[in-house]
Amino acid sequence: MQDKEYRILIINPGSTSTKIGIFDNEFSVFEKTIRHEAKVINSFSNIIDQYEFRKNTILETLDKEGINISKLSAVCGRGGLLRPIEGGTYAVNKTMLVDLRSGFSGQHASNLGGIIAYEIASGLNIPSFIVDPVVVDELEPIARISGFSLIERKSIFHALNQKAVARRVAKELGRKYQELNLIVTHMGGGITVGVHKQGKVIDVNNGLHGDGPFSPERAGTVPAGDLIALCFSGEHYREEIMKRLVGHGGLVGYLGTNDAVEVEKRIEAGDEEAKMVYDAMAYQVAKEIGAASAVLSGKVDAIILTGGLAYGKGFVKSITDRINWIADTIVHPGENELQALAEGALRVLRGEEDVKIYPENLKTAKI
Ligand SMILES: Nc1ncnc2c1ncn2[C@@H]1O[C@H](COP(=O)(O)OP(=O)(O)OP(=O)(O)O)[C@@H](O)[C@H]1O
Ligand SMILES: CCCC(=O)O
Repeated sequence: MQDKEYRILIINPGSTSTKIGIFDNEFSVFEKTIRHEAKVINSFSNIIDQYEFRKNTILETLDKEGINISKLSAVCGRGGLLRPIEGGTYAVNKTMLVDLRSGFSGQHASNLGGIIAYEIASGLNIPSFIVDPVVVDELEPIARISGFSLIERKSIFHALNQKAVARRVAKELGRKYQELNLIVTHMGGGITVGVHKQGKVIDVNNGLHGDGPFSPERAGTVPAGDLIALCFSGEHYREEIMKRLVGHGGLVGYLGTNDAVEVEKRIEAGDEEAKMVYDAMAYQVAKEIGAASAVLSGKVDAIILTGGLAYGKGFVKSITDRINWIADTIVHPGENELQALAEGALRVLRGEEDVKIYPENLKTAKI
């Protein structure tokens, strides 16, 4: 018998663009990256104020493409900085909307994903979902202990792409994601290294606000004492230091660019500083993977490298040369978040997985 056909609108808001897709079951029939001019985006005082503008832009784009939204079965958005929750597909509900609108755990463009999905879907009387938001939290209790009793380690990472690639690799290996021990390394503007133990991410660096390897735009772990001295030197504003850690950290801080392709060109042209910094980024990634393998007591089925930086052959080699003694490395460059969102929505529409409800008994720690 023919499977029921679901048509799903996917919405993935990023800092400078909104990616949208229309999927008929798992097949993409339309995808578009709508770029937003910096001066337009910067004219809003905060991310949530962009809601009306981004929603209208999406609807106008679909209209221009001749896509009739009344035929949709569901709308699925990339979820935002909610309270910590376990991985899965969540129905957008009132509690979630309140947290997304208030930016409970901080401001992030993906906060708009759930809100816009809900608004479009409720007008059509169809369900709206988010899948594996960046706050997916499956950490084991031991991983939460930072060593400083006032600060708990948090799980903020590329959960959507990490889980999607991990599931894809499990399929390729003919195994179930829930049976495998994987180290998944997403290397994009931020870098996160997740320890996936039998389907749960039991440890991962907080890729947004501060630990792990440095990345094209983020500083990662920095020496705490020196950072505190800098903060209290009276020479810097809080926002300025934060910007130097996230946004202007990593490659941007050292080399003035977040573009690894440009860094590779500089290296080819003999730029020794660029070579040292790029090597240091690979070194820190390898070191984090080594730490992740210790979490799994060395029982690692595979190491996965994904995200934009995984296109860099030299960069990947520089990592694998240091970690190839741990397990086989599988490289899946780039990310496929629209597809991952569509698959998450489909799993619940088809009843293969229960839809999760944004929990009532929420943990309330602020980031
Ligand atoms: N062919 C390539 N070779 C080397 N690096 C590349 C290549 N293509 C893209 N990159 C680099 O990948 C990085 C961006 O990765 P990606 O697009 O996954 O990040 P993002 O989506 O902006 O951020 P994030 O993944 O953290 O959400 C940039 O530094 C970019 O220069
Ligand atoms: C680490 C969370 C996802 C992002 O890079 O914004």
